[in-house]
Amino acid sequence: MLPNLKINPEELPKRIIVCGDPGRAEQMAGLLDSGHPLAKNREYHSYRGSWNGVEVAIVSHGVGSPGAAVCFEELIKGGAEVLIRVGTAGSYQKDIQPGHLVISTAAVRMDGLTRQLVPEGFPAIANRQIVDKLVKAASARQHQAHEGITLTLDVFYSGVVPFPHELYKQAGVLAVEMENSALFTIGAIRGVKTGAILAIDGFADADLSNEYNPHTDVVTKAIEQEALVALDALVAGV
Ligand SMILES: O=P(O)(O)O[C@H]1O[C@H](CO)[C@@H](O)[C@H]1O
Ligand SMILES: O=c1cc[nH]c(=O)[nH]1
Repeated sequence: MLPNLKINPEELPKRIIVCGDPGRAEQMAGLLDSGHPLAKNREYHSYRGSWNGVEVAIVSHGVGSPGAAVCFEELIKGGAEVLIRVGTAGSYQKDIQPGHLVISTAAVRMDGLTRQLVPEGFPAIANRQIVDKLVKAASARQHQAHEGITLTLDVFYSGVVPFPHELYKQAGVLAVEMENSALFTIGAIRGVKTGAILAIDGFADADLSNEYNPHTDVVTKAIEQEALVALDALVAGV
């Protein structure tokens, strides 16, 4: 039994969608053929079913890299070979608007977790084949998806230290979220293929304590779109 996920590894498919929100995991499980719960413990809610005839799982990892890393590590221990994150993110660029999709090619490691896993200069990069599959799947469904570098932070609501937004906007980073660097780093050091697609839910430099609202129609629609794209990519070529 995987101790934090409470999944029996024998029941775990090798291809898995991960997402922060347990509610989103349940919603995506509803898309699967014969989708059914596998386990529920802490923020980790797991489902299994099939997509285009291939067995897949959907597992929520909660908010933030440390808790998500526990999820990714246990899934890998349980035999996972491909992990694709279906998340949300705040945009850094004017032309990337709420409701748009972003496919992350790499993540700036501004999280604390990966500093305790790998040396400073180690890059957090998505698997090239998974990025290609996500791009192709988005295009096949006729969704425009922006492709590029995202930033992973630990902080959602700012404290007294300013956010690094301006610097990374200038550097061309597309969007900010809170788990991609953990996913890509753990994938690289454990030899597992990882990727991520994100629905933009606002602009990162908005005052999140007043303006954050990921429950709009445009964001809901983008999450539905990215879920289908990620499922298609997860089983492409199998
Ligand atoms: O929508 P999810 O997958 O949770 O992703 C984003 O949303 C959460 C913050 O609201 C963080 O987990 C961030 O990475
Ligand atoms: O971390 C996140 C996730 C969604 N939207 C944001 O602005 N930040």
